[in-house]
Amino acid sequence: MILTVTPNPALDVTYTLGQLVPNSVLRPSAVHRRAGGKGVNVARVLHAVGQDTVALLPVGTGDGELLRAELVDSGVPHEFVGTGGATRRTTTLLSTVDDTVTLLNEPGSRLSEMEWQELADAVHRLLPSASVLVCSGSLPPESRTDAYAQLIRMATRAGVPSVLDTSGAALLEGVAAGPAVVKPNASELRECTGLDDPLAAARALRARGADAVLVSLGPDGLLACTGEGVWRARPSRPLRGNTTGAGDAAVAGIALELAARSSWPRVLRQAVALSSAAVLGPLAGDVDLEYHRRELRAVAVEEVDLEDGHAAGVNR
Ligand SMILES: O=P(O)(O)OC[C@@]1(O)O[C@H](CO)[C@@H](O)[C@@H]1O
Repeated sequence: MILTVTPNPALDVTYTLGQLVPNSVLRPSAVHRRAGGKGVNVARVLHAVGQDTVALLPVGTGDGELLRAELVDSGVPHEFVGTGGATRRTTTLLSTVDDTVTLLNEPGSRLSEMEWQELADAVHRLLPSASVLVCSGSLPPESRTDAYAQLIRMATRAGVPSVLDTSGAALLEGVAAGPAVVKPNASELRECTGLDDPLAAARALRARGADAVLVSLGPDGLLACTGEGVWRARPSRPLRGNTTGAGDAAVAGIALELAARSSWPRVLRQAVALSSAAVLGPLAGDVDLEYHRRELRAVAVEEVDLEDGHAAGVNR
């Protein structure tokens, strides 16, 4: 089972609009509400591809009630930790005219010491049945920035590799705990290392403790900096759609292949194929399974020879 932890989940509300015009009244043509937060999306994708998973998340009042009901209905295996604060809402504005995606992410409610402890206890209890731990998303306000680091260390002690997808101080402290993989996007990587070049920045994060750094480069795919080499993976073609949750689908692919102890080219191929299939899914956490099946064979992976900058196609 792959365990995902989402300390700051959200009710994800997606509005489909025409043109996004400031200073105007916008009337969406469709509204969808579902349980969200990065780790919840990861579990949704894993469940869709038939992988055993458990989404672990604290849920509170307010929008938390809708989140609970939707997640139960979805059939995605989950475990809730009840909290006193209100669960936040994240809003996606999806323009069908120019395919822009605008996100409005509320900060969420702080977790008390006791609530953090309950979450950590649940991770501890579930780890013996887990093959991979995924720690995803922002932390609630006023959290200790080493919150993910503590969970990663707990997983390492249990012999379970971790994947970390977060930003800022939580990312830097998490990296120091030695996760198997961190998956920042290019701007998160730039923000936490101060380096513009993704490869130099990925190497800097490896030097801080991560075993491997997989950088998501949006429509350009993924760059992997690992102890065994450096790889680039590109989707077979550009896609139009909803990019919200594409990074989470990439994390699902990474966790899936980490659990199977696959080679890095296979990890990258899976991550890019799921991420592309997520762009074609209408909502964050959805994947177009038929496209995923075809794209898995079509993703281009090349190893980057750091000596002479030569990139060679590989088929492992
Ligand atoms: O505010 P965070 O925790 O960084 O991100 C939350 C979020 O925007 O990420 C997902 C897309 O990756 C959305 O479903 C979700 O609401």
